Amino acid sequence: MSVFQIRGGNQLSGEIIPQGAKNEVLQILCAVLLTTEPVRIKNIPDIRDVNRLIEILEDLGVKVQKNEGKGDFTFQADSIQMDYLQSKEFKKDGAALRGSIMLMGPLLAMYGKAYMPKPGGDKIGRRRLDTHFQGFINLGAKYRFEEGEDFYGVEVGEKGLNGAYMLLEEASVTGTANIVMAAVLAKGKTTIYNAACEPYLQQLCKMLVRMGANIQGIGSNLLIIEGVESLTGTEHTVLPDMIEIGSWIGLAAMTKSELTIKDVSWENLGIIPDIFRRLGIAVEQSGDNMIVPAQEHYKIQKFMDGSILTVSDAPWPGFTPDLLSIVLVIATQAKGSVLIHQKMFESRLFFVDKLIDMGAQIILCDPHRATVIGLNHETPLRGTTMSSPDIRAGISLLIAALSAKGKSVIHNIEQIDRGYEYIDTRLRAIGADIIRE
Ligand SMILES: CC(=O)N[C@H]1[C@@H](OP(=O)(O)OP(=O)(O)OC[C@H]2O[C@@H](n3ccc(=O)[nH]c3=O)[C@H](O)[C@@H]2O)O[C@H](CO)[C@@H](O)[C@@H]1O
Ligand SMILES: C=C(OP(=O)(O)O)C(=O)O
Repeated sequence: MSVFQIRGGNQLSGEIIPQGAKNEVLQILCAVLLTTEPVRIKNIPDIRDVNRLIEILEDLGVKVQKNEGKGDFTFQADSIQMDYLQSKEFKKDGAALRGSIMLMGPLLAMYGKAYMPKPGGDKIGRRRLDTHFQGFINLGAKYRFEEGEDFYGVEVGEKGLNGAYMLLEEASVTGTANIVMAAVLAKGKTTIYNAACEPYLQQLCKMLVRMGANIQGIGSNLLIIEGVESLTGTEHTVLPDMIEIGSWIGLAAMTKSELTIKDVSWENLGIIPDIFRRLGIAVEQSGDNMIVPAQEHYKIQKFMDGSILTVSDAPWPGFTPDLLSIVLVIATQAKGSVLIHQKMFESRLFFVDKLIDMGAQIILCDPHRATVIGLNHETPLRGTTMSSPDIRAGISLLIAALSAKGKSVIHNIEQIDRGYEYIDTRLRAIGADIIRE
């Protein structure tokens, strides 16, 4: 198991090219199963979760060809081995990442059945899958779950998949992607209300339309899908990763550094730049680049009635829960106070203990809420030894360590590698003192 050894306190500078978006590409890779024709995908990030999903696709029988150029692959799902889904290997591999759950929708639509071990991903609280399965059931599938076996199954009934009206209980991101991928090949019209609508889902829907699907309402929470007989191959380019972009903003603020983040796709960042601005961080637009200038201090704004700012998560176009840990770490060195309210996940704030060990002033009010009283960069955090509990807490602890006085060691960095491409190499290129051992 590798660790990161970090000496904090270096001011950083330079340009960053954001990686392709992890949570988009996991959807897009599953969609290659919806056609037997080749699908070319560009800007695929070289990260653990994505590489694992590509391996699962290969084990399922998908032909994977690497093209010239970084992150450019062609996939062809013309000889799927459904037996693999019942194998011990799949039980282990499929459980290793959250995104594998989105194999189910396409497999159900194309081959009439799908099996899935309970998916992994971050241990950040209960992560139920009701929306996914209820959606499949609405389309006419039968659902099976063996208690203790931790293995799910769905199969189409005699009448096949049929379009239906559904009002989702919650706007689940991967749930909506799964239902959309099943519905595009179902007979007739499917209406999905309270659909998740973040840019990555819009990207999936646009790709499916290029493949011949009929989807109305893309970008809204009301999707109307007319099923088609079959889909064709296509080409798709993955957006830059908005969570990675937010992580670089956090790093610049905490280390008082100027960073230029290239080609961020501003129109797909939604409320993210404004939330950082509310913390007092200057986030400047220059064409499609983002410049975060070096700032000695940044001051947290108050609400208009003068009360303490709350930053909380909400389904898109609200603020993504995946950036709340980073906002929290930034607040530790801001001037002023903020309440961080993580509404979606139950166990994502426990990592604040480590920040408190490092000298941050944080009161964990309950599993969902933490109040941060900023140190205004008057006292630096102190380096320490810690372990990365989940991907976003991991990057937040790494940012804290890079800003801290002295040496830090971070264990369990595989969590960070799940979602951040060559992170240590890229950090060294902008002046950070970090080694992987
Ligand atoms: C592989 C992938 O794409 N993972 C992302 C995906 O996970 P994922 O698709 O698994 O997350 P969901 O959108 O299903 O739900 C996330 C959590 O929010 C809760 N919830 C969701 C919607 C809602 O209206 N109300 C509500 O309370 C759910 O109960 C759950 O606890 O979306 C999450 C929410 O943006 C992100 O954190 C994950 O990084
Ligand atoms: C929670 C995350 O990922 P996953 O859903 O894959 O666990 C994340 O990307 O922050």
